[in-house]
Amino acid sequence: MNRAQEEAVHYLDGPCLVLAGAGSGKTRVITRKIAYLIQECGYSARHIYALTFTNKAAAEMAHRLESLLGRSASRGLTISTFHSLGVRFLREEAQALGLKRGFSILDGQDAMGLIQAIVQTTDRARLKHLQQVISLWKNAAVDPDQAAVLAQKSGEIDASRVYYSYQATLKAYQAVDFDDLILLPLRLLSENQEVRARWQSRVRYLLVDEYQDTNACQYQLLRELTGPRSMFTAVGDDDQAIYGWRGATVENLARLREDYPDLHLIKLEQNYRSSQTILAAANRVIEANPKLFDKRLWSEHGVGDPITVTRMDNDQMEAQSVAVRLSAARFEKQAKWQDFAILYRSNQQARVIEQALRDLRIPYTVSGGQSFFEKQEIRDVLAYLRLIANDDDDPAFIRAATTPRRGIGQASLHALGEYAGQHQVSLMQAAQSDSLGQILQPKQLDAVQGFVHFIRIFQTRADKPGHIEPVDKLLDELLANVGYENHLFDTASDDRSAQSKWQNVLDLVDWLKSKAQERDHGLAGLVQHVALVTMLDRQQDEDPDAVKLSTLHASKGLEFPHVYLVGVEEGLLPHLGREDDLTVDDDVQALANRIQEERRLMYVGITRAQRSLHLTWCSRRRRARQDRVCELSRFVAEMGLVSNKTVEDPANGLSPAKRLDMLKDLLASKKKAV
Ligand SMILES: Nc1ncnc2c1ncn2[C@@H]1O[C@H](COP(=O)(O)OP(=O)(O)OP(=O)(O)O)[C@@H](O)[C@H]1O
Ligand SMILES: [Mg+2]
Repeated sequence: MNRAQEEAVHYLDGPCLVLAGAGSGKTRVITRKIAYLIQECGYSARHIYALTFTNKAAAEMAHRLESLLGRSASRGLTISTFHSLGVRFLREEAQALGLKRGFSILDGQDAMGLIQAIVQTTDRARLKHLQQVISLWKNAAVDPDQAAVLAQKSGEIDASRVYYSYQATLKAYQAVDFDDLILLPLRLLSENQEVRARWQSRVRYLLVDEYQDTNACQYQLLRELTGPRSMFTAVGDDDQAIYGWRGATVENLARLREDYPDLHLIKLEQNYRSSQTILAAANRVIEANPKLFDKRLWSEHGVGDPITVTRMDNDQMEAQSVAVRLSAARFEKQAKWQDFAILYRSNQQARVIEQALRDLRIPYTVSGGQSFFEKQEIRDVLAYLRLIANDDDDPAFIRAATTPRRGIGQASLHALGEYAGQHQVSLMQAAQSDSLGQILQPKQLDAVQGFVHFIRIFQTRADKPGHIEPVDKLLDELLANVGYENHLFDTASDDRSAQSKWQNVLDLVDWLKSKAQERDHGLAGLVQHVALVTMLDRQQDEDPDAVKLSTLHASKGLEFPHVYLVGVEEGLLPHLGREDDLTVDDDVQALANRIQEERRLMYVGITRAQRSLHLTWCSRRRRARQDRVCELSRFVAEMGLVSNKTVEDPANGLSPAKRLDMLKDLLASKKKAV
């Protein structure tokens, strides 16, 4: 630890903010401070709460602390994301909030479906816009009534009405969305003196990593949890704020200073991660953004490898070339696969890269891709579990009742829905009504009652105490009784795709079982946990020696000896003009803000690299079903590289087959040379 880091670790006289650039040891300060609190200051682990940006980062930090402190001393520590902490809070305080403990957590897709049901439109852009507006309101702690007052333009008034129905529906479903995981705890803490006192005496010290990406609600939550004692340390870097589009606001940094006049500000200036060359390029890029806080960053590392910029003909070629170069570099540097990362701006770029890596049998893991949990088959199985945990979860009811088909069709659902609406009950309750015979045909009635009976059996079993064994057995029996495997083979286009879907389901079950054991929570807790595993946490498999493929967003906080940043083109990085993303409100200022956020993303990307950084771009790329001519990203010029030139990939212009031959020759010659 250097002096500034020591200071940050030891400072306990009040709130503390560590504001520093990438790779300066902020995350390390958090880990060390937790150890210091426990080992030297007599804090008990259960009074320390650390908040990280992803569940994966939390797991890593917990792991590191376990090796620093030993198992028993670190037991009871809370290291989690804001959202996971929110779930835990809601479970414990469910009663005070009028929620059942098995409440459902709706993900983005469910929430979108709900909005769609309210506004009755299939216009995706409109739905997305509504969802975004509602989410921004919720992140700013604005409730539907307040939104109605605030709304001025006709679009906003419309959205505030939808927001109102949306909240009412969530309540009826005994469900919460992601934003509620922060908003509801916040409400309860600020309104309920008893709850507040209890939590404030629990949270004796709070630490927050990646503070620059918290939103207004999360900031308020920090305030409520720490209370007047305000014992917390937040670390962050305003130049790495990349979630503005999700309502995160860098202003929280400025607010912290206003709200806590005694805030102790510490700056870290030494970078321990990157070579001089990489650091210099990163500093130059970020200089083009307006500065909120003055920061300098220097490194004792050597000059290191020069940064390369290579032009490729197209994205396929880019993928192949990067794959080959990366293998060659691994030989040359005697490195491991895990020393390499390929980073990109948008998820769609991953597919060709994966293909190229597979062709060369290079092991890789993907993070930040389409979530495993968004796959149809996974959502199907989870719908059953959700319904068993919470039978007011109507979206889960509809999905489970109709997958596989069991004679409950649109007509039955419609009748049930009408009954449920009239009597203000959930679909599951409607399905158990005595008067069902009057609204359904005998055959429909049989099907509905059979389904209800089926779910009830599992509900009774899941509710028994001593959960671990039951969850295990329950899952196997549930799948067998549902006949899900047969369903997949009956409905999939071919056996291979059915097989791969079934494998996904089996993976899910294994994963659920391991989680159930790890956390010792029953079905309800398990299902809630699943909902929290977000895109950013996903790891395709656990092979530790593998090349890491990641979006720039998901690469935050990580570091790799060698980084390939692909698709460094105008339009892609900076990412602009995704058609369905543009709203009428887009004006010059909004555009400028967007470029600045993209520049921070570029800064995040560059600063992941420790020893070498390679940028590639394509002169043509297929995007949005069109073959487009591309230009080199403005960010490359800003990096001010010594040889400010793009190198041509030698394989440019060749046919795909010749190209691959040539690249393979290149690889072979490197191997020979070593
Ligand atoms: N005092 C130190 N001595 C040696 N290595 C250090 C020191 N402080 C930090 N490091 C190392 O520097 C690297 C970057 O540290 P860390 O990840 O904590 O930085 P960070 O500020 O959190 O970066 P980011 O902004 O990207 O999240 C890590 O490998 C860490 O172990
Ligand atoms: Mg960090």
